[in-house]
Amino acid sequence: MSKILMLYASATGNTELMAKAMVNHLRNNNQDVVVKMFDYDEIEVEQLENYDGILFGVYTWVGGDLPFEVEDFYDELDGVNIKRKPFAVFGSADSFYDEYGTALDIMYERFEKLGAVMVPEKLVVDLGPNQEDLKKCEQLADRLSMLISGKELNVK
Ligand SMILES: Cc1cc2nc3c(=O)[nH]c(=O)nc-3n(C[C@H](O)[C@H](O)[C@H](O)COP(=O)(O)O)c2cc1C
Repeated sequence: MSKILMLYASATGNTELMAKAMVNHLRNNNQDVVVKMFDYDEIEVEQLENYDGILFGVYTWVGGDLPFEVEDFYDELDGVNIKRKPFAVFGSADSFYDEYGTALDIMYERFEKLGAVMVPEKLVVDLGPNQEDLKKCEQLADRLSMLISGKELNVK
C-alpha cells in the first residue's frame, strides 16, 4: 500500500472541498492518506520525502500569487529531495481575475524543476466545486495513484 500526503491551503473552504473528495476516494480504495493543511498543521518540507506521492492543493491569491501561508514552504523546497516523486497539483480560483489559478502554475513548475514526476493535468476549479468537479478530483487522485504504482508515464 502506498502512502500519500494530502497537503493543501484553503482560506474559504473551496480547495478544502476538493481535498476532502480526493481523500475520501483514496481511503475508500484502501490507500493510506495523511492530511495536512497550511495554517493548522506543522509543515516541514523534509516531510515530503516520507511519502510515495503528494497531492498539493492551493488557491490563488492577490495578483495571481501564492497565498501567504505557502510562501515559506515554497522558499524552503530547495533543500528537499523530491526527485522522481509523484505529485499532482489542484486548487480553487476565480475566473473573474485575469490571472486565473496561476498559483497552481507556480507550484507545478517549482515541483517539476526539482525533479518531481507530475500528473500533467493541473486541476483548477472556479470557486466551489460542483459534482462534475468533484468527479475530476477523484480522477486526479487516481492518476496520482497510477503514477505511484508505475502504471502511467508522464507523457505530455
Ligand atoms: C483578495 C482576493 C484576491 C484574489 N486573487 C485571485 C487571483 O489573482 N486569481 C484567481 O484565480 N483567484 C483569485 N482569488 C480567488 C480565490 O482564489 C478563490 O476565492 C478561491 O475559491 C479561494 O479558495 P479557498 O476557498 O480554498 O480559499 C482572490 C480572492 C481574494 C479574496
